Amino acid sequence: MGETVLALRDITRSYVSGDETLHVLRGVNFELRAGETVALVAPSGTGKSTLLHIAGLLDHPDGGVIEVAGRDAGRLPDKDRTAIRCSEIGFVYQFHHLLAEFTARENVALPQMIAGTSPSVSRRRAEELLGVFGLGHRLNHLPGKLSGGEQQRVAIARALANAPSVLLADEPTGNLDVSTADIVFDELLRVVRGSAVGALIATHNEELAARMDRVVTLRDGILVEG
Ligand SMILES: Nc1ncnc2c1ncn2[C@@H]1O[C@H](COP(=O)(O)OP(=O)(O)OP(=O)(O)O)[C@@H](O)[C@H]1O
Repeated sequence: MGETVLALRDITRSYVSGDETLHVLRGVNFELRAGETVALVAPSGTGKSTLLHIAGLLDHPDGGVIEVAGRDAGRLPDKDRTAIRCSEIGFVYQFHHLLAEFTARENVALPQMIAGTSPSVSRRRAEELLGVFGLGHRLNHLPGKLSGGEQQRVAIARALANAPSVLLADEPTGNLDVSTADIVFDELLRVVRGSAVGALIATHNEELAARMDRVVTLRDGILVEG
């Protein structure tokens, strides 16, 4: 297993509404290594989104330390956090969120161009990545012309486009039928294991969770192994 790509230390987060304070994260500790796949199991309402948003630098914790690719990302100004998010973190959601008017290749090239990569290099990497996911013959298709499994493969390729250190996924195959989910999920694990990215993948599916290197469960505001 490679170096640590994401470290969360003593992360706390509460929500205040009216007189009530809800302590959602009470001291989360977690380390993710390059090439590692970790299942995040979190019953509904226990703080999965809160945790993924904090790990993805989309939200601030109340306390604790977040290190992404060895950098203390929590204390940086927003501009630097955005740069780290763009280059070091890839996101995959249950729904693909592809841009409907852009082709598969353009969807995968776009985050690279936003990060400053030239259009020609971005397009080439997009083609390579789509090829890895068996979509070399679908480069010029608009998302609406792709199957659900193909759309989600494009979304995963897009998340990996900037060669991030960390992949955060929330039920990445939750919107697919069982057999397609099975195949796409295995492709995702294969690509992560053959790369330097570490993946934290939230799922309610125990069978999928068991395919990952490790399972962590969010319980009473902390992460426990297994
Ligand atoms: N902005 C907010 N203000 C107040 N309470 C909030 C806020 N965001 C989330 N919560 C509460 O914090 C708890 C955790 O929310 P979170 O969205 O992280 O849960 P989750 O585990 O992702 O749930 P689900 O899987 O159902 O989406 C919930 O009880 C929710 O109602």
